[in-house]
Amino acid sequence: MSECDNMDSSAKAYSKNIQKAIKALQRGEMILLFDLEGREAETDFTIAANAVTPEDVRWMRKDAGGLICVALDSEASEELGLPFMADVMREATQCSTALHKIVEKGGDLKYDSRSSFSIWVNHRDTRTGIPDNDRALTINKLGEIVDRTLAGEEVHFGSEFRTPGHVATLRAAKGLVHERMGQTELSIALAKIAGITPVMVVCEMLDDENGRALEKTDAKQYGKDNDLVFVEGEEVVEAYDIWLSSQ
Ligand SMILES: CC(=O)[C@@H](O)COP(=O)(O)O
Ligand SMILES: [Mg+2]
Ligand SMILES: [Mg+2]
Repeated sequence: MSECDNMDSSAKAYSKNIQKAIKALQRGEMILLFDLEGREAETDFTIAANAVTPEDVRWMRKDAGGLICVALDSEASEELGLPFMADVMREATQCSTALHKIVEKGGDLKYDSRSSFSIWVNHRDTRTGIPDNDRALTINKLGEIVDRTLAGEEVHFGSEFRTPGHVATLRAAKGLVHERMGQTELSIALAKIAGITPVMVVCEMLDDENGRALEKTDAKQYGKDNDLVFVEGEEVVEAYDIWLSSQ
């Protein structure tokens, strides 16, 4: 019996590739997640925040090379009071005109209507915040506090985390992949389908030769060479709609 055979009946409606990606995420393993041609056209290392180890942080910074970010679903972000960074900066322009010219505004991004960045944090138990073990701790604690929040516990984000810090948080759109098709929303959609905590780590793959985003073909080859599932945004949206209709 293949691994995919023991998924529940609704899950069997997913493509084999999505089923493999879901199983990998449920096992706490890394997958590769491409957004969309015509958007960023980037492939991100993607893994559940609760599963991240210092070795995964090292792997992302050495083999992916992009920004190690933590995507949180909209409901949890709201509960924790995580703002969009662009909103924070806009408010800050009330007392600093200099920021007025810097803060992101409509049309600034060539690939989307807005970024998904929230605040950059460190867990208070970290020392400097950047070593692999510090970032893994901050990432794990972000998963943990969301678990507690979604379980109905009253939590105080500021008593456990401080900003600024070395882990960028990303706030998923309320409408998830029907509103925005970044790795922020795509990774959270995969978490919901997989039934795991909707807190996901994403890190872009960069090309060591030219410093640009790694070509999709090269990212796919890396996946083959390292036995990692490679999924694309369009197949995630298709699976998410199947999942949503079964809720
Ligand atoms: C890690 C990223 O790519 C960052 O831009 C957030 O992802 P996205 O904008 O694709 O949701
Ligand atoms: Mg990006
Ligand atoms: Mg992205």
